[in-house]
Amino acid sequence: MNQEDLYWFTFILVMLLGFFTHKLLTRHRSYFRMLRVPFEKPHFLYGNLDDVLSGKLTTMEKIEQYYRKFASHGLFGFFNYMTPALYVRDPALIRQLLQPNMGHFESHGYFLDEQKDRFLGSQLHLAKGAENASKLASFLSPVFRNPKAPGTMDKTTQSCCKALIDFITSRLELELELKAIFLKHTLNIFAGMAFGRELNTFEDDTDRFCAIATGMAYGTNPVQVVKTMAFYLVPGLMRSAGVQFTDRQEIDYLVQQYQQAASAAGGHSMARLLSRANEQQNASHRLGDEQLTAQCATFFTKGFEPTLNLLSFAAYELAQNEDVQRKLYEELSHGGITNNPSPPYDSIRSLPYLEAVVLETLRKWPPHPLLVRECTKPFTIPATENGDRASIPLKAGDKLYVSVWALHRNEDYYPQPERFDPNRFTGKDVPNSDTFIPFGIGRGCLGQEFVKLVVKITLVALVQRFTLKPGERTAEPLKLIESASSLEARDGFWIRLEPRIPQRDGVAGAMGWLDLVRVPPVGPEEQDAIEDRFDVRNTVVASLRKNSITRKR
Ligand code: HEM
Repeated sequence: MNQEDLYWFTFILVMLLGFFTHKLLTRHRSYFRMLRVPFEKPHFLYGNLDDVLSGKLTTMEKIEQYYRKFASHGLFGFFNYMTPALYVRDPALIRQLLQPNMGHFESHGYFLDEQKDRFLGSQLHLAKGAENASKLASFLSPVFRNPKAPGTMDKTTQSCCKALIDFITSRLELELELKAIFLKHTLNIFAGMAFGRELNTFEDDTDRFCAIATGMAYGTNPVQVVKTMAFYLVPGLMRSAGVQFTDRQEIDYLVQQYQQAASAAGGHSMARLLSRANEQQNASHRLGDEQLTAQCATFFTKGFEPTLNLLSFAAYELAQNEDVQRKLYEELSHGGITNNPSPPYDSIRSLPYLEAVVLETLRKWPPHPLLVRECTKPFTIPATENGDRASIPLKAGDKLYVSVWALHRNEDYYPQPERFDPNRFTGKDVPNSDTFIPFGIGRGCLGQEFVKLVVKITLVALVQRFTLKPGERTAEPLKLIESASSLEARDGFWIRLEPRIPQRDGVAGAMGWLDLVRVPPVGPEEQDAIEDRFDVRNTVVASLRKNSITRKR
């Protein structure tokens, strides 16, 4: 080959290499064009994530922009780096796809297989096979959704609230970051509800159970982090090597905890409820102790963080919205709840304004802002009648995404979506179940009754004793930071809690808590009476502080 031939050969080789590399890097770009789904031209490497990578928006906020941009379409395409993601934006289409056709979308898109990872793979939200998921769901649903189940865990939640209140009253002089405090509180409650453990992490968080449970909730264990990466990069290899996510010794420890709770006579834990339900199953369908333990562990892997977030956002909104807090306190006073230091759950469960506060928090700050559904059986999304969109054939493994965040902040359904207004959920025009989906759609969340129990009892315990107020460090408005699956407040949830003033005359009972700060002064006599009561308030605060000093020592 002479020099000129060599030159041409090299030139053609470089051109061909360039051509195929370009094709490889841009082949995803034609994906939505072929489906005739609207999308915005992506950058060839970082897709549609420009504002996210520059730190201007979180992915959730970027998707919300697209929900507005493609307002007249049922679906749109988004490029997550080089991966195309199909978002369903029309509420009616979301319901049509995910409810009657739920059997085609059984999986949440995880890569676990219970044959290879028996512990995590047998948790409902992680179960890969559609058949396993439906079998498990039909065993779990009656236990988790039994309306009486939360009531049996009332006492556990109440005693954890006592520990929370003790902790807060020992720090009244400080502005508090509530998420850090709620983290301990939620851990205490979930340990009790799931495994019957009586933890007080405010006093001691060195128990082995705490480390395992928070590791499960956050996946912070470094070995797990490496395993997760390996599962993403080489899933086939990891599966065929039989690598388990959870450490064997940790599983054995949890199984022991499960067995103790399940056999505790008179115990009120999920372990006990599940073990009883399992005994009533046909022998061939019974689950083993390890599988039952995995269901209790679901409280941590699936419920811990969203519940913690819901509590934190609810407390933040109450502090920011004095009128809402006042109305809630009035509801509690009228129902006689403020007289009882530990009102039973049945007495607060159906309070309409308390319910509305919880629902409005779920709307504005949905703890699960994104739903992911993986197609488990081929399915064709029908074409639009006006021919705008052709039918879209989905094969097993394809995913659909729904932004709960964007739906809940759509002005067409929620005027002034930034406003925290529980009245949206009172009266006749409450949002319909197509546009309000904090707990998902189709089979939906199994833990919603437990979430409401925890959040309602905790909010009542706080509001009946304290006035929640913004402090110097409270962020307004709240800024979020990028997080893989949930909502993270960049500057935390700083709040001041001022004790409400106990009533002296005993009219409202021994435990009457009255917010005297808001009693309007009318005449000199009343003024004297009020000042007198302020003295009482100061005495209470002083005594609480004294206690805190004693406790610190
Ligand atoms: C504020 C707290 C919570 C929120 C907002 C929430 C929300 C959700 C959502 C959106 C889904 C997905 C449903 C779908 O894809 O359609 C889900 C599934 C699930 N949640 Fe929750 N959840 C919460 C707490 C809990 C708790 C405490 C548990 C405890 C048992 C739990 C158990 C589950 C389970 C087992 C699933 C999977 C259901 C299935 O695959 O059929 N969740 N949750």
